[in-house]
Amino acid sequence: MKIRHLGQDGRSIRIATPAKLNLFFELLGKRGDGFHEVETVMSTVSLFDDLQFSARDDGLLRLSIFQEGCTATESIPDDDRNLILKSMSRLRDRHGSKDLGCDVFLRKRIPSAAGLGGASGNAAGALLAANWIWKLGLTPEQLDSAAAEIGSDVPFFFHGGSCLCTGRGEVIESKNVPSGMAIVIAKPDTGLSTAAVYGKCSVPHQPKNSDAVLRELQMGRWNRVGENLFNRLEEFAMSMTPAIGKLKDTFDRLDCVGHQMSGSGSSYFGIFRNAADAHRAAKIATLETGSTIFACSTLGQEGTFRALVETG
Ligand SMILES: C[C@](O)(CO)[C@H](O)COP(=O)(O)OP(=O)(O)OC[C@H]1O[C@@H](n2ccc(N)nc2=O)[C@H](O)[C@@H]1O
Ligand SMILES: Nc1ncnc2c1ncn2[C@@H]1O[C@H](COP(=O)(O)OP(=O)(O)OP(=O)(O)O)[C@@H](O)[C@H]1O
Repeated sequence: MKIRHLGQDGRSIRIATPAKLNLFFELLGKRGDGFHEVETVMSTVSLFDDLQFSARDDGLLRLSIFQEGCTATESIPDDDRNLILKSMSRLRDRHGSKDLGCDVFLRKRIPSAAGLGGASGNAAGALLAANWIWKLGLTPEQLDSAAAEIGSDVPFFFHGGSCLCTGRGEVIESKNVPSGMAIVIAKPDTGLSTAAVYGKCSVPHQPKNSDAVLRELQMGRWNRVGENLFNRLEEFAMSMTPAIGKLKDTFDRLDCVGHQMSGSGSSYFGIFRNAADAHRAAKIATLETGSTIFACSTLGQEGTFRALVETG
């Protein structure tokens, strides 16, 4: 995440929260609480939502959303169902007083129901912003625990860069990975609900592991990363919408080193040798598919929120 601006008085903050891709995703087991044990490798990419927070003293929590480039069919709630307001009100109820309020402005670029973790990144940003503008003084551990309650993907966004994530996704191990792997993301009109895709899946008898993809990522050998991509959820998502299979065919024809669905879909992405190849492919994909196309690259860990909490 990038902190763009801290207000002079510490009562406002601007934050850019990135999208994530799952370069590896495997199901390890089904838990008693209805969640799955997973092993996933996630990387943040240079596709950002912008969030602006300004503290109020009257207990009102208000969210305005401007959707930029997201398809019109996606409507994002601006009430307590939005993970931004849910995260802030939860922190206020537990650690603050009822007169704490905030005006939040969200410029949304990351498509939702896409497997790109857009809402989860927003939630992580909101938790850190609340801690900052309301001067709650919460520790990284307290914030991690609040994040995991909001959603399995949320704690990852405190780290960013590339991480191995286990448990239900909330146990994070940061990896030292160079930035700049060139990516094209395609988001079809049809979205997929995370809960619905998990509801369709079954756990394999012999799960794969992420060793190979992690090794190649850390070496910066993008072509080998492409060869080792894996997402167990893809076969189940494919049975739910023809959009995934169509994108697979399109990426087969593009000159990329590997491609697959991200998370629970419906976004699909390819890895390219360099940014020029990615931009060329993005133009072709825009013409050939009805999908929204983004050319971007993977991020390193610079400018994460954790630094703000630890120094703030
Ligand atoms: C598919 C991924 O995006 C991959 O990174 C994540 O596993 C999903 O994480 P998320 O969107 O934060 O999901 P949550 O909000 O925690 O859970 C939504 C629903 O997905 C299912 N779910 C989620 C995570 C997990 N490890 N096992 C599950 O079975 C549960 O039915 C849950 O009710
Ligand atoms: N801040 C937010 N931004 C986008 N969607 C939100 C937000 N808060 C709540 N939502 C709701 O969350 C749902 C999808 O969220 P999100 O975009 O994280 O899913 P996803 O793309 O499947 O990501 P993930 O990889 O975490 O599963 C939508 O139903 C949307 O209405």
